[in-house]
Amino acid sequence: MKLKFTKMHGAGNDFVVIDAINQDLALTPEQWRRLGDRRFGVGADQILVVQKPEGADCDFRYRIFNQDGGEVEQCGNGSRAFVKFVTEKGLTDKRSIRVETMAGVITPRLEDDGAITVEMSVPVLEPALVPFDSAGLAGVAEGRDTLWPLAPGGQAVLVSVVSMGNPHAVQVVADVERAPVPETGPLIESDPRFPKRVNAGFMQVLGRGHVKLRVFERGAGETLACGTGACAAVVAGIRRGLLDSPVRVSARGGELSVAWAGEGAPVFLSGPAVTVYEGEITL
Ligand SMILES: N[C@@H](CCC[C@H](N)C(=O)O)C(=O)O
Repeated sequence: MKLKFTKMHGAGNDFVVIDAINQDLALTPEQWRRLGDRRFGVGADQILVVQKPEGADCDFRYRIFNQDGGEVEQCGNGSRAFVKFVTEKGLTDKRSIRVETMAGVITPRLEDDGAITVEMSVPVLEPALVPFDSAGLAGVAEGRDTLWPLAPGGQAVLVSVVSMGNPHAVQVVADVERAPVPETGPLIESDPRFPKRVNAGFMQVLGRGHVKLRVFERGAGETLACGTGACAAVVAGIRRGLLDSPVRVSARGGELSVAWAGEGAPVFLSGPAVTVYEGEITL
């Protein structure tokens, strides 16, 4: 089968975006993996699928597949690419769209200057719902947060656990460029205390409104930026008393901005979305 796609990125977190409204899409797990494969396919951190919504109160359905072929709940940088895609393809002329995801409805907005801000979900902070199994662990209280001890590769670390629809474990490090992201990221990702695995964030606090962040993503490895990872890190930093909203998040691939008014409020994520090229692949 032939499949038309658009290659996009948001701060270097790259995507294959597929219009499944105007073309049939019934792929095997192997075909999903080929789309994400940088040697045998197109290559991307995530594959994003644009579909018709199931509910009458939404404009689109947005499905997300990690590079490893697994379908996941949420992707923050992808949601900005999604808006640019549906706008450029003429699939909508709305500036504010309601999008169904596996993790609930998000509301991205295209501003007059071309910037895209996404109202993400309200962060989930109850460990069991992240999900994280804290049974038998002694949490360490810091500000309004509780930090949980992990020992990837025998090295003791304290993490905040946050769900932005997808699970995140965020630790504060002194120097993110020297943090052991490739070594301990995969160990945290598959720590058995996270039954759905987890995205592992490493955050360096530069000031109350500025952090540097690297994320070892579940199902994709370290990416150049992670939108939900940025949201989770800022939520954790604010709850720990280290940050004040809004916060600039410097990732290796670009700059994001995150605003959060506190418990019970949704997180707002802003940043770039870029179209790289259009293509067609025979699968
Ligand atoms: N890059 C994304 C997150 C994609 C999903 C993640 N790897 C997971 O498995 O939860 C973002 O920008 O949020």
